[in-house]
Amino acid sequence: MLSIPIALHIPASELAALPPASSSAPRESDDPTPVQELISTTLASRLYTYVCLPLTTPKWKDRWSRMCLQPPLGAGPSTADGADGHAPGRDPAVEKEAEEWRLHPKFEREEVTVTRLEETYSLIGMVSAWLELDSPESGIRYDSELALRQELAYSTYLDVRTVVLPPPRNRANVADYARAINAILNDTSFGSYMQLAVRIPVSEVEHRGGSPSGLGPGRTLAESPGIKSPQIVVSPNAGEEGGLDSAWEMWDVIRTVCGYNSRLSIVLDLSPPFPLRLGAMDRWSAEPIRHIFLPATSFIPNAKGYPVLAKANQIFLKEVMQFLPIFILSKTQANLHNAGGSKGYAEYVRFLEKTSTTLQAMRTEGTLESFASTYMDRVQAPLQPLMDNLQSSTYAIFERDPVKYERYEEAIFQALSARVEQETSVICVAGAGRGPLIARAYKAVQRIEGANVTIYAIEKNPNALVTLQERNALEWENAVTLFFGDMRSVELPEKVDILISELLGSFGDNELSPECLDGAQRFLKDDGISIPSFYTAHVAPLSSSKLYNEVLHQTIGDETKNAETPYVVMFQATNVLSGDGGGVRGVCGTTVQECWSFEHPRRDLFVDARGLPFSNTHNTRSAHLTFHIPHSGVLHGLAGYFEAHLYGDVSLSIHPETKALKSNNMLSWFPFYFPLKDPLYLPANAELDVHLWRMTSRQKVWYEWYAESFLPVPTPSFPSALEFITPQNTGAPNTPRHGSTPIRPPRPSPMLDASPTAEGHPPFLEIGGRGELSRVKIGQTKLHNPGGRSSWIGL
Ligand SMILES: C[S@@+](CC[C@H](N)C(=O)[O-])C[C@H]1O[C@@H](n2cnc3c(N)ncnc32)[C@H](O)[C@@H]1O
Repeated sequence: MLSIPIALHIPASELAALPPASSSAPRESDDPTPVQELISTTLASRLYTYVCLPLTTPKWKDRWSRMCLQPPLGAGPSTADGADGHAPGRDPAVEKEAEEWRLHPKFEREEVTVTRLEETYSLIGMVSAWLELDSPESGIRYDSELALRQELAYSTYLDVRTVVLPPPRNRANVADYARAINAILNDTSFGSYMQLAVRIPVSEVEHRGGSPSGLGPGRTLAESPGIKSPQIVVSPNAGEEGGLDSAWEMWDVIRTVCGYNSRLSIVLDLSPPFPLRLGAMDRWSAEPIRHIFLPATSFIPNAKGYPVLAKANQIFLKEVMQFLPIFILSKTQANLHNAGGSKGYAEYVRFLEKTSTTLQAMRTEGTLESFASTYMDRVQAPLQPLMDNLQSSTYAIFERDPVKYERYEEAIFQALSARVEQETSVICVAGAGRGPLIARAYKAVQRIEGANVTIYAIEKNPNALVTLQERNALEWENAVTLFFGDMRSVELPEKVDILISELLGSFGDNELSPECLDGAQRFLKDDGISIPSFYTAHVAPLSSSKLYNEVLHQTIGDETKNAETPYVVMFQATNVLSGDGGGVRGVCGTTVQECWSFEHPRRDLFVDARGLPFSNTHNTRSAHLTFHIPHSGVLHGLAGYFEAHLYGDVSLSIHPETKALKSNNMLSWFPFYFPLKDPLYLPANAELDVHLWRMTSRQKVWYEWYAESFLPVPTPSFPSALEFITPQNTGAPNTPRHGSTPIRPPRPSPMLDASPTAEGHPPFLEIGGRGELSRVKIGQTKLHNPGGRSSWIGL
């Protein structure tokens, strides 16, 4: 059982207190260095699996600052007045030194904390936190990037596997930061294994102008936030979610510019103060958090003085523990709490681990979480049981479900009980597989005294039929009459009272249950019952960089094909972006919304002489749904779910809001996932219109999907119709000619910005909704899978 790894962060001040390797008593070259000894003692305590150290010492910061933070051109009194070709105010000797460094960047021995391969085992290296890759000053950005590359080249030399990058701080220049990181990720001289973890502080943000580190005209790093709670600079007129959104937005820019590179992850810095807004932390669970930075200052004392975390943080951390992030504990030696000592923080993390219900469920045999733990966020092609013949091992996985078959037995029991007046009942299991529903039908029969039942079973998989024959002989005394073939063409000797099937997919209809049952309903008597009788498909907008990456980086298929294929996925690092409450205009639906439904049997079908439907057009469907997006986020796809009514009060559900009530712990279906080829950014309070179609031809069924985003805006006051100018009087605006029909200005493009155009057209607005609010379109996706070109299900 894997436990949560914990790293101890050793700050520069503690490292500085160690005796320098070169100054201690004569040493053998293979004697452990002080740093090595510190790492060994830390790991020997068994509280920690890793040690997190700054890669450089203050000496490097001093040299870099001296070389790279010289006064800008023209500042201050000249030491050299420029006559010698040097910029006034700059020391030519330092300038030369800086230029030499730029040409050949390298460290001196005392500027780095680690020097040996042996020291880097179990090491997480922290890049100099004072580097400003997003400084407003291009010179500082350039020299910071050079210094970063120098640190990473040195880390590559020493085989450091994970480095923590300095936090981005300046929203306006974060694209510069992102470009620099992307260049490194694509530079093979840094190897292809090193993980780059961007430190992102979640703390509420201060709004202030100027340079984030205070690198004013003097360009010093004196106010540099360094390793202490980095703060983000956002413009004072940032959106209503302000700094919180900025932290996430900066991350969004970085990972987007870096093409969702899988070597890029987040160190979520939980330094105080914490975001107070409800749901503020949810979005992080859809991001690649590999580390949590947790300083002792984030802890509060409990009644006995031991360090504990506030409730909201506990809840968040217990939830993200399912991703097994490395906790980096910092300032544990600072004696900030009266009890617990320096170990108290690691012990508290272990306590959270033990009380994390999500993590414990993953570790408990028989739960959905433990069953699914190896499938988390892995996209899989949905089964096609109609087109393909399933393997025995696939059936065996279905049959491990403790809930599905119990629910079916209960539904069959209730249906048979409703027929107690009848002398006999005829049951048909259509698509019997290896026979678990037949076995449950027998169990239901046994629960009803004196029940007299005939059972037929149909299966088109010739291999599964062998298992059915064997079970029939060994378990059911050959009482089941087996039919080999497709239920749409097989003939039964008589009509049946109950038609039982389980042809459902994660989206309800995606394994072609509607089409198969339309073909089988001719077996049913006029008052016959279908189990299931009804099912519905549901969707919700989903954010998950992990899934986006999974779809993008599949080894087979081209990008378009992969992005136009729905998958089944056990969601883990995902976040549903929608919220309840109708949104700003009060017109949006709920968090998860129903697309469509199917009912069986369908008595209104137009059928041929054999009872088969003439065409399949009655099984096409379309949905147009509007979602409210309360917090900004990136849409990567749509989550799909189903609910099925079996009979009486028995249902199955994988809908997140009803599954616990209807079929808790059911394992058979992971949710459905419709990916998007390109992510769609959604600002806070956006409305998302999702269009989904179920299409059909003679040979196949497929889905197409598309989404548009809008932002609610106040309705502008349009001029009244009579005030519109006609072609005849364009020279004299606002004076329509009597008798001529006023001509409306051409309808502007839906993609126009909200501000009036150069021609003075008002922006395109959809009028309606509550009060004076309309909406302006801000984005759209491609139409995915037109004509079923990339994915379809064969009929
Ligand atoms: C999802 S499996 C369920 C199997 C079994 N009833 C269970 O619950 O474990 C669906 C089964 O229906 C069979 N099937 C699908 N379409 C069929 C059709 N049109 N006619 C006959 N069998 C079909 C498949 O071969 C497969 O065995």
